[in-house]
Parts: sequence; C-alpha cells; structure tokens
Amino acid sequence: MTCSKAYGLVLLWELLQWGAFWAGLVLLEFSSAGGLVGLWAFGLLRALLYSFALLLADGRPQPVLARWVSMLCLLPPVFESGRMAIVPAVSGNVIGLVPDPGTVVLAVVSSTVACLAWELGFPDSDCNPGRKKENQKARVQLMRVVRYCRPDIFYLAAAFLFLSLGVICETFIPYYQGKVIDMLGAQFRHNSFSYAIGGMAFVSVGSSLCSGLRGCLFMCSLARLNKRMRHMLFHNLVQQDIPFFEENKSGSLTSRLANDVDKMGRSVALNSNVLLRSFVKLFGMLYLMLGLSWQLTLLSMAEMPLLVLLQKTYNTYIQYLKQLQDCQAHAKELASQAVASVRTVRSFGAEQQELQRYNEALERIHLMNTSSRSVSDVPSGPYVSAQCVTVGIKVAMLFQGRRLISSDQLSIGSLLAFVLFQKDMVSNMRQLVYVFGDMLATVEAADKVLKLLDRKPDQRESGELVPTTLLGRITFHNVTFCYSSRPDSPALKAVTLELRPGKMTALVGPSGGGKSSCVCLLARLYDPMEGQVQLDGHSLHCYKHQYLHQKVALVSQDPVLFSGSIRHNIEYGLQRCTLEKVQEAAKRANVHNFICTLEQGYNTGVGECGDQLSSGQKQCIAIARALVREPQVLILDEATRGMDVNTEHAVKGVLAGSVGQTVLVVAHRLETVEKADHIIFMEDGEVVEQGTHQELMAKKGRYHRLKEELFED
Ligand SMILES: Nc1ncnc2c1ncn2[C@@H]1O[C@H](COP(=O)(O)OP(=O)(O)OP(=O)(O)O)[C@@H](O)[C@H]1O
Repeated sequence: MTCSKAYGLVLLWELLQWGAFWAGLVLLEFSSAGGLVGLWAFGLLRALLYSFALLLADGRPQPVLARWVSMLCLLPPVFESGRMAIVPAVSGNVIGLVPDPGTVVLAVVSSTVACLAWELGFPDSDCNPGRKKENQKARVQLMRVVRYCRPDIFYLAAAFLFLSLGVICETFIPYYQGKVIDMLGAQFRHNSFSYAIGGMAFVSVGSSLCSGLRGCLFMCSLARLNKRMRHMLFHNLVQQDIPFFEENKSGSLTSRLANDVDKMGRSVALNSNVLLRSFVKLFGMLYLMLGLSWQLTLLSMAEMPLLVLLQKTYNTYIQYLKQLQDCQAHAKELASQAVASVRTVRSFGAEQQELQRYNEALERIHLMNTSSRSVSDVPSGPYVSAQCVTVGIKVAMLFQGRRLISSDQLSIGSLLAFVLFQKDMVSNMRQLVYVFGDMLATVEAADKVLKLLDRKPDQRESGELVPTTLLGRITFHNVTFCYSSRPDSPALKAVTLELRPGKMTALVGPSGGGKSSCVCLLARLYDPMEGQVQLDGHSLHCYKHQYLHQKVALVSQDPVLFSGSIRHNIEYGLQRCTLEKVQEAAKRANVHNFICTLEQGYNTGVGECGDQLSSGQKQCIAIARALVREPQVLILDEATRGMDVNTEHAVKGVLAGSVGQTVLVVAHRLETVEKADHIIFMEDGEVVEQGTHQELMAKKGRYHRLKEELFED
C-alpha cells in the first residue's frame, strides 16, 4: 500500500469515525460519559487500534504515519486537559468520550501541519520520493545533538513548562482585548469589564514572566551544553594523530571549537525554543480562532501554501550561510597565523602582503554576507507575491467579518481579536519556516563538530606495558615511512639501526636525509608504514602512552614553551613534581643560575610561546623539561643550536654525565658529533654508513666528505 493511500485511508476513517461517534453519542445524549479519563482512555484505545491496523495493512508501520496517527489520537485529550487546567471558564463545555468538533478539526489540522513540517525539514519515510539524503542526515545529526542535551533534562523540562505557560498566556491577550472592546461597545457592566481587564493584565504579566524564565533556562542549558561539547571536542582533538593536524589548519579547528559548537548548541536550545513556542502558540490560536469563527479561520488558512515559496527562498539563504561559515574560518586562520608569526612578518616587511591576503578573505565574507542578505531581506518575486496574497486574504476576511457582524454571528471585539490572532499566526508560521531552515544550517555546523567528535586517530592505540626497569635499547627494523602529504616519496627507506643503552649516538647527514623523521618515529609522533621501532625488544606502541613519553624524552629543533611560569614549563605533563626536582633538572641543563637572577625565580612568566626568553634560554629550559622526567632515552634534535658556546659546553658536560642513559643527538656541529660513541650517517632516507668518528674518517666516505664540506666552517 502506498503512503498517500494510507494517509487517505486514515483521514477518511478518522472523519467517518468521529462523524458516527458524535452523531451516535449526541443522539443518545451520552456525549459527556467518561469525563476526561474516558477521553484519555478512548484516545489511547484508538492509538492502539490504529497501530494494529497499520501493522496488518503494511507489516511495518511508517514512522511518519505512526507519528501522525499518535498525534491524531492523543491531541484531543491533551487539548481538553490543557483547557480544563488553564481556562476552565472559557470552555464551558462538558468533557466526555468525544471532544467537541472544533477540537477534532484542530487535532487533525495540527497533527497534519506538524508532521508535514517535520517531514519537509527532516524526512525519514519512503513516502517522500523527492527527499534529499542530506536532510535525512540532518535529522540524524539533530537527534544526536538532542541526545547530548540529556544531562540538562531538568533545565529543559522547566524551560518547556514556562514556554507553554508563557505562550498560552500570550495567546489569550488578543482574546481579552476583544472582550474589553466588546464591553466598551455594549452596555457597560462594571464587573464584566473589570474581569476582562483583570484577565488581560494577568495574561500579559504572566506571559512576560514566563518568557523571561523560559529564556533564562534555555540560555542556561545552552551554556551547559556548549561547555560539555567543547570539553568533549577538545578531548578528542588532542588525541588525534599528527597527520590530522597537518591536514587540518589550526584556524579551522579552533573555529570548530568556538563558533560551530556554539551554532550547534543554538540549533537545540534556541531553535527548539522558537519552534515549540511557535507550534504551541499556533495551535492555541487556531483553537481560539475556531471558537470565534470557523469561516474566518478557514479563510486565514489560505495563506499556508505561500510558506512553500518562502521556504525555497530561505533554503537559498541557508546555502549562502554555509559558504559564509567556511569563509569566516579561513579569515580567522589567516589572522591567527599572521599574529602568531608577527616577528617573521615584521622581519620580512610582509605586513602589506598579509593585509592584502586578509583583506581578500574579508572581501569574500562581505560578498557572501551581501548575497545572503539580498536573498533574505531584499523583496524578491516570491516575497512580493506572498505579500499580495496576504493583503488579499486580509481584505476578504474583513468583508466576511463585516457580514458576520451584521448577521449577529460575530461581535466587533471578536473580529478585532480575530484580526490580531491572524496577524500573530502569520508571523508564527513564517518563524516556523525560518526555524526549520536555520536548523538545517546549524545542523551543518553540528555535522562538522560531530565529524570531529567521531574521528578516531589512525595511529594504533597505545598498549599497557610499564616495565619497572628499562635498558633503553632502541632498534629500527627495516623501517619505511612516508608523510601522509607525500605518500609516494618515502622519508625513510628500510632503515635498520640501533641505539645502544648508555651510549650516545649521533645522527648526521645532509638536510632532508631523514634524521628528524627518525626522531619523530622514536617519539611516536608517527607510526612506521613498514618495519618496527622497538624499545627493549617491544614495539613502541606496546608501551603505555604516559610511560613511553616519560622514558623517551625529546628536545626538538625549535622547542615550544607555553605561556606560564618557568616551573610550569619544566614540569609540563608531569602529574606531581617537586620544586627540588625542577631545580635539579634546571641545574643539569645549566639554566638554574639564570633563573635565580629573575625577580620571581621559577615563577617568572615566559611570555607567549616563551617570547620573553632568548633562544638559548628556551633551549636550556626545554632540556630541563626533558631531564626532569629522568628519561632512559634522551633525544636532542639539534638542541644545542641556539646556545652560546659556554652554555653549549656546559650542557654537553651534563649530558656526558648522564650515565646509563641512551642519548641520540641530531647535530650538524663537529664537536657534538665527535664525542658520540656511535655515528650514523643518513642520506636520502637511508643509512649510508655508521661507526665511530675515527672509523668513518678512516673510511673516507660520505661522512668524511660532509665533514670537509660542513663541519670545518
Ligand atoms: N611534515 C612533513 N610532511 C611531508 N614531508 C616531510 C615532512 N617533514 C619532512 N618531510 C620530508 O621528509 C624528508 C626527510 O626530512 P627530515 O626532516 O627527516 O630530514 P632531516 O635529515 O632531519 O633534515 P634537516 O637536517 O634539514 O632537519 C624530506 O624530504 C622532507 O622534505
């Protein structure tokens, strides 16, 4: 059975059923039997019967059909309960098994509109052949974001309660305004007038109070959601492998963390706020409008098809918004890169160039902004036609209203209330359309955030190995490695080498030979494509992450210090570290005396990225940071490059004194290399020759030649 047939059947059955029941019960004067409980029981029974019938007809109920049927069955008891609880005076009707025809019509209209709106925005059924895959994905994403809101359920429940109360109060404002007008026009009765004025004041104050509380609670849960999401995202981000950070620019990642998380939160807290508010208000108003005049209500419904036109325009706007997000992320990345490298920019006099690049990015943002605004704000074809039809409907309504007033079917106050309701209803419907569009846009942001959240690092997970004693024997077995950006040109080709425990090994060779790549593998920044890097006979990935990075410490070519104190930088990454240990490491790195000359000693700030220190001091602090871990394997990648001669000699002395440690030095300077127990010469990603300084010199091979070319400067 096709879906449209199923919908048709349900609707027909619904009408026949109500017609028969209503006529039967009214004829038998039995319509008030059962009360509210009876109405609920009857609704649930109908829902069950429908589910059973749908299962029989189709074998597998369509989700959209199931949603529609449940709303059809349950909305009448919900409406009647709400009416009884909030405005018993307005109803005056007796509740029974069958609600009054107005409520039935309202239930049919509301459930159809709600399901249609949901299906248009986030389709999930096969009934919609034109549905887009993206929209389905958007729905899944949205539901995921909703699930992330679970911890805020109490805040949200309270917010929804205030939302419903506020909207109901707001809906009744025009109703009481109409009543006041009627009182003024008709024979003045003080009590009724006071009642109408009091009612108006009550609903006005109630509406603003509830709206305030609702807004506050929604913002509160939004802030909590943002905090949680940022925490999770950052947690996942720092777990990612290094190639991920090479592929994704830091500007885009921080933009995900700051802007997209915020937009994602908005999709839930703010949009669902507006969405629910509009829905509740729309149906509340429909209810009151039907009570005032069903003819005028039907007339005002004619405006609905126009929303489809508006939806299309709004979808184009959303497309522009998506492009705008990417342009903003790009501009942010350019700005942060220029600011972070301001010294380089200044020293090359490249300010104008950077300005121009940033200006171009701003131009693109401006273009996207203008294009999106021209679609959303400038009157277009669909917009003008929508306005014309709206005016036409208003004129028709006034004529019909005039006719009803002359035939005493409507009072002037009721017509006024109706016009106010109608105006409000149109703006609510538009808001609904916009919110659906906006939800899709924010779901786009959610998509980026969720993709980042879902990303699992390509690198193998660390093992659990934490041996109490470690020799520090490092071996490379046939290691081949490529950077992901250059998969076809290996940086290391079947490299086999050994770093002996307690010995100092030097890696030398021309630039681009693969020395730093060996260091990166040793620090497990990357995993080899082929072969293994082993520590004491076990592959590096077998060791526990924290353990490995405590036992294998690296001082890289350009050590990075973090803004914070010197002490914070030396004990960086360690859980508990005493000041004595920090001082001891600083002494060994020959930087203690310098630190003592500073006014705040170890608590002195180093500035952003250590900018307030010389490069030699930065290197020494980086060495202290490595030494404080008491590593078994110490890697110095050109670590002595930025030091003056005195400091260099002092540090070398310290290193020479590190008995039992495996030391790997990547160096271009002869003094560093000559002292090494073992020298490995690397060129073009391969180990070309190895041995002691004397052996290699005697061999008169590549090392000898390089020494003559470079080391004798
Ligand atoms: N992040 C990277 N992405 C892509 N290729 C890289 C990357 N880092 C290095 N390479 C390439 O890998 C090869 C080996 O580089 P590596 O840095 O290991 O050489 P090196 O011997 O340490 O050079 P230097 O003495 O100049 O530091 C080079 O061809 C280099 O261009």
